[in-house]
Amino acid sequence: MSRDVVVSVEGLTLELQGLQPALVEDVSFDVASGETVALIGESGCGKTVTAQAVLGLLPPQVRAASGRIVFQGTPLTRELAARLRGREIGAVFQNPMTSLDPTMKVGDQIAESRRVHLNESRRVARRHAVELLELVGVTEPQKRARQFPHQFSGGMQQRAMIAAAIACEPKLLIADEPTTALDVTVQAEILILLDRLKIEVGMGMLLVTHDLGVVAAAAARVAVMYAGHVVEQGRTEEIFENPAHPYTQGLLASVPADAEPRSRLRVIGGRVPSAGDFPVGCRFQTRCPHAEAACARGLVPVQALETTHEVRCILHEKSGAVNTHA
Ligand SMILES: Nc1ncnc2c1ncn2[C@@H]1O[C@H](COP(=O)(O)OP(=O)(O)OP(=O)(O)O)[C@@H](O)[C@H]1O
Repeated sequence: MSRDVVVSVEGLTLELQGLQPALVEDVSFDVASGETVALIGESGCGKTVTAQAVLGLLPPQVRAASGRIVFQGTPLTRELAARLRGREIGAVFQNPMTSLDPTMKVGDQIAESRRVHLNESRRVARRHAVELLELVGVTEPQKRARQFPHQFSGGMQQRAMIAAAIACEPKLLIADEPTTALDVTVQAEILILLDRLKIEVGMGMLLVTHDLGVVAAAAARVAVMYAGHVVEQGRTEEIFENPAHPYTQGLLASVPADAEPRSRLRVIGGRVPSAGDFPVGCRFQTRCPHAEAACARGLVPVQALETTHEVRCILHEKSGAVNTHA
């Protein structure tokens, strides 16, 4: 079945104040309709800044130096992203209170999005807001719509933020650590909810997480980031069953086989270098058990292992895998 690509990130390089090495370098992946793609990696690997680029919300010090982001066939500029945000592109973050206005009733916040983007009347937008609260599993939605965010529990605030994010039925939902702040049971409920909405609303989802359990539960495809590079990407089964990059292998090995499904990533020896200290060539070389001189010779090309599975590692260059990217 061919994939209906909603957004493709093509060779994206992001620089912090024009400095080298780039914060994010030559990052490519795409997200199709009805599909969840997880961006995964330890803290500081560039997941959030990549998601911010897709939203057109890069911090002022960070700029796209090369590459492009194509949304439904059109290259995304900052201006276009600003027009699409809240309508064609929704976003959900870790802390709902960064998105919800504490001074405004929850229902009004959700309705506002439909009034602004879809020109609905106040009355119609309010009715839709109640329906959306019901859709995301908020009980007594009529009553809840008239309450303020602080009257909601953390899990309910998260549901309200999701309702606001999907209010205009976006084609793409960006969810950055959407369940990290929640307890395990609520996490699972939110993941199930997002999965259901993805199908019902017909959207693609870019899920930023450092939680392998979340990936296994929610994503069809995974892009593994390390220090601003996508070091490996593929279907979730390929990544879990046949990890090809030593970094991915390390991440997976760090989770005991009998671990609870929300195991965290942080057990590989050493830590992610900070942005100014990325080494030339493979950025994982300082922690890699297989590192050799060739790893420091420059950007390692991407090798295709399968049509859906690729890796950026010289071990696979040697094994003769086909180079897909120049
Ligand atoms: N506005 C900024 N100014 C300076 N450095 C930044 C800025 N935004 C991001 N960075 C740097 O970019 C790198 C990637 O950060 P990013 O937040 O994207 O990582 P992440 O993988 O999402 O981590 P986390 O899981 O902790 O959110 C880090 O080294 C971070 O310090």
